[in-house]
Amino acid sequence: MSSAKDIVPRMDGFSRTVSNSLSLSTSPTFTFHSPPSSFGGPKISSTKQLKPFDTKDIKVLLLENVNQTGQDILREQGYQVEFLKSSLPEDQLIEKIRDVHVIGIRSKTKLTERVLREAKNLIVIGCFCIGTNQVDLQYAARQGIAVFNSPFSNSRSVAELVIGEIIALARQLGDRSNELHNGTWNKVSKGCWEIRGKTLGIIGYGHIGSQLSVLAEAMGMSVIYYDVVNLMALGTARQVATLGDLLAGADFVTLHVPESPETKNMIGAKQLEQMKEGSYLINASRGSVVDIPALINAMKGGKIAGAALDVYPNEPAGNGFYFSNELNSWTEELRKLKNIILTPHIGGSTEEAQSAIGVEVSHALVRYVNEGATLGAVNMPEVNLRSLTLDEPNHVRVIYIHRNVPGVLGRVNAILGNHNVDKQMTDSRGEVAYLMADISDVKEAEIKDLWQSLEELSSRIRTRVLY
Ligand SMILES: NC(=O)C1=CN([C@@H]2O[C@H](COP(=O)(O)OP(=O)(O)OC[C@H]3O[C@@H](n4cnc5c(N)ncnc54)[C@H](O)[C@@H]3O)[C@@H](O)[C@H]2O)C=CC1
Ligand SMILES: O=C(O)CCC(=O)C(=O)O
Repeated sequence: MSSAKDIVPRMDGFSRTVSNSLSLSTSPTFTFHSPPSSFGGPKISSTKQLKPFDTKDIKVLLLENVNQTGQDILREQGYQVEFLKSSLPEDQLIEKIRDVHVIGIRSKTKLTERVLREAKNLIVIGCFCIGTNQVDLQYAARQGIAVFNSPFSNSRSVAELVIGEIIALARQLGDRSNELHNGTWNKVSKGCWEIRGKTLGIIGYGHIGSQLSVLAEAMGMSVIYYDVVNLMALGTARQVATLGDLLAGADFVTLHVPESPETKNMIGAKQLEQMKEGSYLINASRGSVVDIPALINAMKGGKIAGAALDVYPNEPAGNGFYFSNELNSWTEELRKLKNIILTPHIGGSTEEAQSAIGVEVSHALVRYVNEGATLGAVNMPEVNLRSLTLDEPNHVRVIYIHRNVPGVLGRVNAILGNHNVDKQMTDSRGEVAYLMADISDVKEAEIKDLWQSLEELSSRIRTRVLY
């Protein structure tokens, strides 16, 4: 949307000057108020809904089969939504991202600095999932691109999957089922166990780990957990001091940590060696967390009696791809192992989770595009102001994302100070600061100058003006 636009006077009372040189994402003309008729969500009669002037100008790219609930919310706004079922190879992603203001992804699409550098119009990224490791969050913030996710809408789904896997591994269900599918009746009890009285070791006691802890105890398991943070134990669970303590004490070890340099290959040959003889490993966090060749060796040697993997270092872009050595060199060997459950990253894939995520993330995107609110953003300070009301017709909301350096507020307020600043909030996070101000008595003709003056400040990352 960097193409030039002409001055477009309209007859419907919302006529606005559309810039002939400014990119849509930053132009004041991009973010004009229009009537609330198509705006979704509950309305308070006196609340003035801020939104872009012409919502059909807002282009949204949704990748990786984002749930219908999310698509509907964005389409109801009048945004132009392009929906694709899978992720895109980097070159195609770069082509598409150049044009859009909003992108929605799940865990596969890598929004690296290289990709984001090309995303000249992008103002916001929605991760329709928990993990945000696939996005270069710092770079995005430095470009004034906010990132939102859904921090716990699929936690329960992951926890339930893990509970199912614990029982399935303890009873070798995958193998028995495969055998019978192939016509072989193989009734055995050797190496099959109840889970009652066994110890579950949870690595990462956050939203998922703690939920799992409650479910596991309800089934008669003892729970120990290891986390880098000191966390309150639920039920009778017990935090242990070191990873080694957890590995030595658990019959089942399950991973619920984010992808980070610290968690890369957190479970390798040495850690597998520290685990109990005949114990089980479950990984539904990120593929980089377990050294899979080391796991293959430990399973071949009988040290590990079973494993369940939902995530892999390299995952296919979408459904229908063959799970072979082309993706990860050890795939064929992994597939041949006994008592291993391999699932295609479905931890959060339930109707409940996907529909809730669709709603949560899309609402966050709409609030950001239309009102500039950053509540829940994972890479920006959280800033919000109470809504403008219909009794405030000549009010304008200014959003100024800037480098967090001394002296900026004075310079910004010198510009805003020509008007009445009704309310203002500013906060910073690392190198980036976010200022939101509602100013009154602004004439339509003054808006562009206001925007231009803010844009010209050397600290500027991005300026938006909404009314
Ligand atoms: N398989 C799937 O479909 C899904 C996978 N996930 C993955 O699960 C991860 C965990 O999710 P949540 O529980 O919601 O995250 P969370 O942020 O609520 O909890 C993560 C916990 O890990 C701890 N942690 C971080 N680094 C650690 C380290 N080096 N050692 C020990 N503990 C460490 C944190 O202190 C925190 O308590 C996500 O980051 C995501 O990658 C999340 C949802 C679905
Ligand atoms: O459902 C997905 O696509 C990703 C789930 C996941 O890994 C997450 O929420 O972090």
